[in-house]
Amino acid sequence: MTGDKPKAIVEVADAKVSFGAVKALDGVTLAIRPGECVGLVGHNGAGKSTIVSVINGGLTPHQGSISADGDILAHYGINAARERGVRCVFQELSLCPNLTVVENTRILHRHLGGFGWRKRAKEVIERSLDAVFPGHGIASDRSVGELSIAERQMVEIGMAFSDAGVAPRLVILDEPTSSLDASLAEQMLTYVRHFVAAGGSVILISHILNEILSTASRIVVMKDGRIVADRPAADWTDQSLVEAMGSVVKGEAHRRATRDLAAAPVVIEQGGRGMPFRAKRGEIVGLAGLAGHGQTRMLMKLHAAKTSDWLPRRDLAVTFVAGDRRLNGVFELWSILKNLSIGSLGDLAKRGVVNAAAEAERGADWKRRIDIRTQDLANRILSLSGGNQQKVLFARALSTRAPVVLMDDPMRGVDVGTKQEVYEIVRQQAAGGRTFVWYSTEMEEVCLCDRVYVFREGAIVAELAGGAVTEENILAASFRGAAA
Ligand SMILES: Nc1ncnc2c1ncn2[C@@H]1O[C@H](COP(=O)(O)OP(=O)(O)OP(=O)(O)O)[C@@H](O)[C@H]1O
Repeated sequence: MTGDKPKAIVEVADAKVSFGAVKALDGVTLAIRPGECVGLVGHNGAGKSTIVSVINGGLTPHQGSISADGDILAHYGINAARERGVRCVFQELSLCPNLTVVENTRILHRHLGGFGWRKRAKEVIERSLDAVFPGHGIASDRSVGELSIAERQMVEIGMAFSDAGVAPRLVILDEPTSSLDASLAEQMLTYVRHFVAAGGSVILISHILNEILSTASRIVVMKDGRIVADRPAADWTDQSLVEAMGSVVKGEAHRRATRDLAAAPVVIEQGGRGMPFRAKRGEIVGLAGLAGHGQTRMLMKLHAAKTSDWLPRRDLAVTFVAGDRRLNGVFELWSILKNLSIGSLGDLAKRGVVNAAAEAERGADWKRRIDIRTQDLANRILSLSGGNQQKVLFARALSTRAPVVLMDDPMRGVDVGTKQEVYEIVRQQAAGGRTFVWYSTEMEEVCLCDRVYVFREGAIVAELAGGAVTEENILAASFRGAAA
């Protein structure tokens, strides 16, 4: 401990963790002190989730030491961490879906048992949700499985900041806003700033660099299992962060040049409440609005309308990138390659037998194009970091020949460098005549679309095209139900 700095809540020294030949942590030293928000950034697979698992007590490093409040600990695990007020919101949501929000709260807070626990648990979680997400509208007696992915993420965050005897001191948020729209994300970040100003500590992991720059007091950059930079937030800019992460800074203007699609045929349409939905050949159509206002439902309707034939088609009419990767995306017991090729077996098989060489070649091609970080595509999909799993789901959809690609907030957890690559692939494929219907909770992505439908309470309430696709217009329509 140096000088008059307060003692670290948790300090990890020279931690090393390997998974087989992969060095997930290669000698990481990190101390988190009271009253600071540490922003943790790095490419997909850099080791961010691994270091927070060590701090959270979920993973014991193969080498290195852990101290808490100044004492080196011989034994440190999840229970010891919890007793010290260390909490973690994981990237993959971890609540029990068949239990209610109140029952999940009871599981988290062991001390809440005994007569009248339901009432106490309800008070605990409602107090916290009201503080972090004022006006959230989530009834605590609902089953978690019935909640949207955004609501589940809100409950996880509310849970982490809740106090049922042991107050939270260090809250680790691993991509907490990946399913939240901009206004919910801002509510959470505002709460984080208050929490830190009152002496609490937060580790914030996000690939949305603005969130890190606006909220963190210190920013730590990881690359290939090591910390490569650790400086006060004020010393960083968007550009210097991207460079430190090892990505190439691309110029502005990701927006596509306006193209005349007037003569292009409509390839997919759907009626419903509000305006009808329509998308043309080669068009990138965005679905915007506050999270959970009917965008995913629209994607499912579009998918059902194009796949309801009695006989399976050889040529897919539509493909889908699922939003909730653990629930609808990955086949957990399969390899990375099988997860990727399952979408295009028709193209890879001859007389019902898959051509293994063609399959391997396709896998290698996508591994290179979007930098899927693995030593072997035969490894299980769950050996990949969250962002790399997401890349596989992308490759699965984009490598098909389906003329329409439906995407349910597909960039969750994907790093800045890869996002630029994917934007470029989407642009090229759209120019070649492919149609994209893209729901995104990130404004930057919505603004890449040719045309955008804004959703509110299950209905399309506004349509914006070309230069009118701006953050201002989308927000105005999301809140008031009409374009500005
Ligand atoms: N259970 C596991 N088995 C094998 N390898 C693993 C396992 N968990 C993590 N790894 C590997 O360790 C490395 C670090 O992964 P980690 O999840 O910490 O990355 P990350 O920085 O959090 O990435 P992301 O931004 O995608 O979440 C990756 O190469 C990953 O493939």
